Amino acid sequence: MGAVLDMSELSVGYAGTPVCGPITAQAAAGEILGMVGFNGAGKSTAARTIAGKQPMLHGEVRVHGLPVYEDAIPFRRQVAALFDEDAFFPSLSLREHLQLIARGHGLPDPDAAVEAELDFFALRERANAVPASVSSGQRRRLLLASALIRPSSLLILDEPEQRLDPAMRERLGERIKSYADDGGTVLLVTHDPALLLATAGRCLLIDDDVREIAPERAAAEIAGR
Ligand SMILES: Nc1ncnc2c1ncn2[C@@H]1O[C@H](COP(=O)(O)OP(=O)(O)OP(=O)(O)O)[C@@H](O)[C@H]1O
Repeated sequence: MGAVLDMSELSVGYAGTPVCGPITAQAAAGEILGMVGFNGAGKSTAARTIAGKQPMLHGEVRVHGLPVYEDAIPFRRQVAALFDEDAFFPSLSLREHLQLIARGHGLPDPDAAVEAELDFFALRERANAVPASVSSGQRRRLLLASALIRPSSLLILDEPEQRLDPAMRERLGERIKSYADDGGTVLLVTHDPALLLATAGRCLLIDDDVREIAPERAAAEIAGR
């Protein structure tokens, strides 16, 4: 089977200057590829480039053989992403956010899907509140639910553990694994050794020289920092 995510000598950065070494790696259906590295190593820049949110400098990245282009519907249909940006409709409740996404993506039973996510992310009690009046962790859960409620075949998660309590981190790990068990591909940028170990089958170390390392070694290095 061909790679879902295929990066070849992919160079990422700003104003023509790379932030890390070129990335060559593939991920197939059902694989969870971790991405680790020090603060400022270039992980978010790489993830944002793969998600089509900023232009690449050189090289190539393809999703299902398609060039990365966020405005293209066939690309957007395949790729769900979570970044550290709070983008909410201030006057819509948490439930209404999820309803909008579920309907926009044409889910067959949007209401049932919304209620399932509210339960999974323990948001039911605050489902009728607007984003400004819930906690930062609850807003983060809404963003995760927003990424996971919609259909996709590639899930890009940039430090999804941020602001989650330990129990929710564990649940998130299980959810990421079941996404991959169902055939999805995951790119997981993380500083959480437990989440990495619980999920990733392979791992890239982002640095001046990008290379693949075993998730166990990556987790030990993160834990030892
Ligand atoms: N919009 C930007 N313009 C110019 N440089 C940027 C921009 N955003 C980030 N950088 C720089 O690019 C480098 C890589 O940043 P990036 O956010 O990709 O790192 P990271 O590995 O995700 O770090 P962290 O673990 O702290 O989240 C850093 O030196 C950062 O200061």
